[in-house]
Amino acid sequence: MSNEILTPHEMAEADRLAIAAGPFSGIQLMCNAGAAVAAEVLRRWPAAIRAHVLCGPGNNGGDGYVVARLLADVGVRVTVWAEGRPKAGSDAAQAAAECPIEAQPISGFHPEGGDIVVDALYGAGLSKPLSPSAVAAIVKCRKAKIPVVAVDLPSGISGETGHPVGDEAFRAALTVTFVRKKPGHLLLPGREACGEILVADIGIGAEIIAAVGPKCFENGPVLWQSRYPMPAADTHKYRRGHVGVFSGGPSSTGAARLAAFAAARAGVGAVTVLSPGNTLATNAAHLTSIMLRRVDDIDAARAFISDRKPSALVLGPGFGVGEPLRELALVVLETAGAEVSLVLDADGITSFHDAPASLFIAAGAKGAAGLVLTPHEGEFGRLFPDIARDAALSKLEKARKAAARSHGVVIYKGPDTVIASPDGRAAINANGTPLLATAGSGDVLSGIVAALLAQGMPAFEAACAAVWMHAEAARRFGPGLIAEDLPLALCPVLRELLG
Ligand SMILES: NC(=O)C1=CN([C@@H]2O[C@H](COP(=O)(O)OP(=O)(O)OC[C@H]3O[C@@H](n4cnc5c(N)ncnc54)[C@H](OP(=O)(O)O)[C@@H]3O)[C@@H](O)[C@H]2O)[C@@H](O)CC1
Ligand SMILES: [K+]
Repeated sequence: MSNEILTPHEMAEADRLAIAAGPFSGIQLMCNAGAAVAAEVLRRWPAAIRAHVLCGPGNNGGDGYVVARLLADVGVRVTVWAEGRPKAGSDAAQAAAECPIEAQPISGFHPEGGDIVVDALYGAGLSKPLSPSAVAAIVKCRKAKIPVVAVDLPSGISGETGHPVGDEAFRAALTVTFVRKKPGHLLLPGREACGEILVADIGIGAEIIAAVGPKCFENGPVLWQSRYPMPAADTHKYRRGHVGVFSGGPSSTGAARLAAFAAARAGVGAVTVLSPGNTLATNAAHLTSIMLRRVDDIDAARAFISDRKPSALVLGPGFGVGEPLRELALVVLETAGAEVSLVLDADGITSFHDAPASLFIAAGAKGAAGLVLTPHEGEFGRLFPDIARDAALSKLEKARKAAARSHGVVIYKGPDTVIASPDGRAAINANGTPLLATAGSGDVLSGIVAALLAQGMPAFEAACAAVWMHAEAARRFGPGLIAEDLPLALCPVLRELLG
C-alpha cells in the first residue's frame, strides 16, 4: 500500500513529470481520472435515476465532463451544470468538447430524491471562497438529501489544509482522488467532508512519486513496522530498555502510573516510577512489577540516570507546572546524553510557556537527549504561540515548523494527530477515535512512546507507532473505555504487530 501524501503542489509536479515521461498525455490522465469516478458511481449507485455533474472551469471540471460522457454512454440520464468555461486549448476544453451533453448554468441546478451528484467544480486549484451559485448548489444537495461524489476533493475544501477556503464546502458520501491522498483528505474538517475516500490509479507510477520526494505519510504500520523493536530470543530485561517516569505530588500520582503501565505493556524490559518521598507510599501501594525509586530533587534524578542508565524518561504527567519541572527537563536533556530520550508531556510542556527557547536550545545541543513533545492544541499554543496563530498554516505545517524549531519530534495531538520530525518528515494519523478523549489517555500515549524509544526505535517512527497503537487499542476496546483500560487493550494490537 502506498502511504505517501502529496501536497497539491507536489501533485501538480507529479502530473508535470508524468506527462513529460509518458506514456499518458494530460487529456489521457484526465480521461483515466474521469473513468475511475464514473466506474465508482456505476458500481455504488446502479439504480440512480439521474446524475447531475457540476463542472468548474479548470481540470477538475475537465474530469467532470469525462464522467458525464461516460455515464451518458452507458445510458444514465445525465445533466451537466457548469460554472465558468474551460480555457480554450486546455485539456478541460477538449474534455468539454468531447462531452455530448450541453452544459447549463449552475444556477438552474435542482436535484431531486433518487438523483446523484458528481461534484467536479474545484479540486486542487481552489483559490477563493465558493461563489453564491456554488453555495446554493450545496444547500440544494443538502435539502434533497442525495449522495454527492466528489472528484478529487469536495469543492470548497483546501487540499493543502483540510479547511474550507470560505464558509461553505460540499459534504460528499464518497471522494475519488487520484494517485495519492492530499493533506486535506486527512486533516479535519476535510476528512469529514470527504466521506469515504478512494484513491484511484490513473497511470502515474511510483517512480514519478519517488522523483517528487514527498516527506509526508499516512500513519500506519507500513510506515514504521520495519523499525519496530522485535524482542530477540536471547534478550533479557535490561536489553529491552528501561523507562523512568517522574511522579507528581500526593494528589496527582495516577498520571505517572498510567504512563508506567503503558510503557511496560508496550514491551520495555523495566520501568521505574521516580517518586518524591511524600508519594512513595501511595505509589508503592499501586505498583507490583514496576519499580519505585525515591527522587526528591535534581541530584537524585542525576544519580538515577547515572546508576540505572534508563533509556527513556517521561516527564510531565501530573508533575505540576513550574520551575522544578523546567530545571529537571533541562538537566535531563543536558546530562542524559544522546542514548537517552525524553518524552515531555502535559505539565512538561506548559512549564516552558514563558521560556520555550531554553528548552529548544537544550534539545538542539550536540549530544543532548532526544526529545519528543506531545502537545494537544492548548499546549501547542502555549509553546509555539506564533505558529499556532498563523491561520495560513495547516496543522501539518504547524507541526513541522514546531519540530524544526524545537529540535524534537512533535506529536500534535487531536482527532487528526500529526507527527513531525525536525528532519521534515511528517505523518498524519487517520485511525483516531473520540473514545480517546478521556482523562489520562495522553499519559498512556507518553508511556508507549517512551517504551518504543527505550527499545531503540528511532524517535519519529516510535512516535508514529505509539500514536497508531494507542488509537487502535481504543477502537478495538470500544465504548466505555477509560485510560486504565488502554495498557491492557494494547495486547491484541501487539499480538498482530509482533505475530
Ligand atoms: N494533477 C493530476 O495528476 C491530475 C489532475 N486532475 C484534476 O485536475 C484538478 C486540478 O485542476 P486545476 O489545477 O485546473 O484546478 P481546479 O480545481 O480545476 O480549479 C482551477 C480553476 O478554478 C478557478 N477557481 C478556483 N477557485 C474558484 C472559486 N472558488 N470560484 C470560482 N473559480 C475558482 C481557478 O481560477 P483562478 O484561481 O485561476 O482565478 C481556475 O480557473 C484536480 O483536482 C483533478 O481533479 C485530473 O485531470 C487528472 C490528473
Ligand atoms: K470537486
